[in-house]
Amino acid sequence: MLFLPQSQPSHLSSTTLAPPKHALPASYVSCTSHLRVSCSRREDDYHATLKALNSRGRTPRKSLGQHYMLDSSINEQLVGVAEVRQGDVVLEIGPGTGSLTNVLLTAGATVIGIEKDSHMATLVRDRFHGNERLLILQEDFTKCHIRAHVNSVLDASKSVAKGSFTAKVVSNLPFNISTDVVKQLLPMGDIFSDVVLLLQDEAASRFVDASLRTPEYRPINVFVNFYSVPEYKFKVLRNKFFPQPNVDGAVVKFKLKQSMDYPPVASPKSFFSMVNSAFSGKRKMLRKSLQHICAAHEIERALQNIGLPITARPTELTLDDFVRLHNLIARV
Ligand SMILES: C[S@@+](CC[C@H](N)C(=O)[O-])C[C@H]1O[C@@H](n2cnc3c(N)ncnc32)[C@H](O)[C@@H]1O
Repeated sequence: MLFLPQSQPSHLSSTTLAPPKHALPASYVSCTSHLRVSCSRREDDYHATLKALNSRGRTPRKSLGQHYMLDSSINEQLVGVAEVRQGDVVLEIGPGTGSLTNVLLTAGATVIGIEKDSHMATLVRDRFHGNERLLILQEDFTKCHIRAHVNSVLDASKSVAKGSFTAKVVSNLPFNISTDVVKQLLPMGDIFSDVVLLLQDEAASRFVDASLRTPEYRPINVFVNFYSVPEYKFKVLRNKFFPQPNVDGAVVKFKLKQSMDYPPVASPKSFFSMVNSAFSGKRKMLRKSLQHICAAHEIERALQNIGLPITARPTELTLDDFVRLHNLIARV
């Protein structure tokens, strides 16, 4: 049986805030019209409550990657890495119990939380009942129209504060959707300046540190470096989560590039199609895996032109090498 609190636990401190500078658009229903928000910055007692509730029947769902953060200093570090400032618009994927949401709101951000689990969406709405800087949408992030949601809030911010705003993403992600999230968000440098994610440690290393000439080097690394400058920030031990996962986590900051800073290819679509083909099959030599794009001797000539052996395999090419190869052989 689900046992959820109907209102904020009494042991949490509450503060009355000044009216928000950037109210959400009228088309969105905010939590209520009161202006009360919980502002517990030290240990997030809400989790202790949740834990107690869970022990009475509400078990976190593994299929939804529900591993809640127990240590609010980690949430504060996440918000620090993203350099969240008053007035920023922040997208949070999977607010869960709202422990990270709490720190984002306290930093002065307007937060859009996308939560798939209807019980958790209700719980987090109840927790921040009345905070007009919070919009909780009960949706599956991998299927929702994120650009429309964020632009709508950004436009409202601009019309109120007459500034030019970009948004950020800060999230303790369900580990099973990390690759989908990275693929969806990194090409959105026109709306997001930074994407800061708490990921599975192994995935974090794969996104940031996969070395050339190793099996870990995959098309996703070319993709990540095409659209962003990634940085591994810090490790988060597994005992910081409830329930404890079998793996450690790590925080990665992706600084997103604007389209004018993307590597010079005629079309990203044809570029990534070439990169994916290059890695398809059993890591064949490029002159074989790219045969459907052009003749083997042309690929060999292009590789020589770049300064690579004619027997080169995809794991030997940097992003820059792939760009040059594409520009030499692709027929867009
Ligand atoms: C790792 S928990 C993090 C919860 C909370 N942010 C915290 O730090 O404690 C992941 C959250 O993402 C939610 N979630 C899982 N899959 C999702 C999806 N596809 N779209 C949106 N939310 C999702 C889960 O229900 C859960 O609340």
